[in-house]
Amino acid sequence: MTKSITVGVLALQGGVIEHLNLLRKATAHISSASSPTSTPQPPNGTPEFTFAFTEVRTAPQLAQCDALIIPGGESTTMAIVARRLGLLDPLREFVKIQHKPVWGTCAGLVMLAEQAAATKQGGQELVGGLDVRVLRNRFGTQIQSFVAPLELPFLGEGAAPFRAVFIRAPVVEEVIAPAPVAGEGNGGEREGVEVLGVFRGEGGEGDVVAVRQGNVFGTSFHPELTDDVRIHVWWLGRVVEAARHGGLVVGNGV
Ligand SMILES: NC(=O)CC[C@H](N)C(=O)O
Repeated sequence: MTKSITVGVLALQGGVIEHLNLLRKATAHISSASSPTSTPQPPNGTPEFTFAFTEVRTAPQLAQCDALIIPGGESTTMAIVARRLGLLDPLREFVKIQHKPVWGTCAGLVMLAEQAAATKQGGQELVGGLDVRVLRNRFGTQIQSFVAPLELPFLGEGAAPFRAVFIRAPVVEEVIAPAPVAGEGNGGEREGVEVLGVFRGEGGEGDVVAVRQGNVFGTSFHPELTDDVRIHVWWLGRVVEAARHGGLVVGNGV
C-alpha cells in the first residue's frame, strides 16, 4: 500500500514558499532510476510513498506532519509568534520526544540549537534538539550577505560545491555533544552531533555551517534560495528512511 508522507514548513515568518517550491521540485529526484515518477517506486510500479507538503501554523497542523522544515527568517520573531500560538511545546515534542525529521535553515538552525549566543537582551526561547551552541549573525548584517561555494561531502563523492547563500547567518560555535568516533559507543544514549559542512572564508579557520544529530539537521545557509535541489533531495531521502523505520532516523551514517 502507498504511504503518504506529510512534510510541513513552519509558516510563522520567513522563507516558507521558497522551501515548498524546492521540496516539490526535489520529489522528481527521489524516484529510483528505473521509474522517473515523482515518488519512490518499487519494481511492481506501485509507489511506496507519496509526498504532501503543507504550511504549519497551528499545533493540529503540526500533528499531521511526519517531518518539518523551520525556515530562515528571524528566530526571535519566530519564537515570540510560536509562543503566542502555543506551538513551542508541540515543536519541542515533535523534535525531541517523537524524534521526527526536522531541518532548520538559518534562523531555523538557531531555533533548533540548545543554546544561542549573541541573543537579544533577556535571551530568546529555542526549540532545541541539536546539542550545539550557535552564534547568531556571525557574518554581519543583511548588506554583508554573500554567496560562496561550499564543499558538502554528504552530497556524495566528487559532488560539485554547493552555492551557499549566507544572510545574517549563524554558525555553530560549539558542538556540545560530538558524535562518537568509530568504535567508541556513546553509552547507548542519543547519538552525537555530526559536522556535515565547514565554510572556510578568507583567513578563517573554518566555520561549522551544517550539522546533523539523529533526526535533526541544520544549515546556516539557505538552499531554498537557489535552484539546486540536492540538499532537499538528500533530506527527503532521510525522511523516507525515517518513515520506513517508523519514525527515528537510525545511526550516524550519511
Ligand atoms: N537569514 C536568516 O534566517 C537570519 C537569521 C537571523 N540572524 C536570526 O538569528 O534569527
